Amino acid sequence: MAKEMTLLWGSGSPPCWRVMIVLEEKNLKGYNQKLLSFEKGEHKSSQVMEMNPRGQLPAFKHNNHVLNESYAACFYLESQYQSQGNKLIPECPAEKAMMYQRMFEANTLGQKMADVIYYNWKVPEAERHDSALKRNKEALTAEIKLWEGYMQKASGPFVAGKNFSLADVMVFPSVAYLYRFGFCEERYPKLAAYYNSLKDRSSIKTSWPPTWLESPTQDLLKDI
Ligand SMILES: N[C@@H](CCC(=O)N[C@@H](CS)C(=O)NCC(=O)O)C(=O)O
Repeated sequence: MAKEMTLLWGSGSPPCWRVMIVLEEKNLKGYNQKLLSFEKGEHKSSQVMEMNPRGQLPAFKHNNHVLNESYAACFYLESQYQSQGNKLIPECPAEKAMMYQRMFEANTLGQKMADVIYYNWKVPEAERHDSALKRNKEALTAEIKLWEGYMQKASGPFVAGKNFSLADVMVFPSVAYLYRFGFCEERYPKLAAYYNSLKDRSSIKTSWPPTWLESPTQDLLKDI
């Protein structure tokens, strides 16, 4: 039982989902957790700010160790619980190198996705330009084509090859986010196959964003 761990999280947030997937993969059950609402501004509550002065989720704590960066929390859990649950860093040097490469590239995918999905939310109305949104969409399309190519060339069903690894932990939530916003399965068949093969994996299904189960998908990315 992982009673000495606390996770403050928000539904649908890829960084939060990563930590939850690792907790499941490492068989760390029974941790303290609190689902907070971004809509209600609960990520700026004093409980979060004490752990993460940026007022962002996830905020994760193990004993007195605070890890409020999703990558940091995931690496920490993997290294602390190496022999528990599934091993998330491959032994094979080629696969390990691919894992590190792709997991950090996942940040770029996440950023380009956010530049489109949150454009209206981030940019004040008077400063918005159709041309800027179009440019962001083109940049996202180029990025997704890159990932479709990666999955085509991958040496196995997972991002880094034959084994589920930290690369999948970082990439899958962003890929799922694309589908949540209406991404077209037919246009990117390799990404669709990846998404469909992983969405029922136990660690992923168990931690599926609860708000996604209650509301329909949106079509913001249907043309990407
Ligand atoms: N670097 C952080 C990013 C976390 C992050 O961007 N969280 C978003 C939700 S996906 C958030 O809390 N946004 C609220 C805000 O920035 O005010 C990580 O990977 O853990």
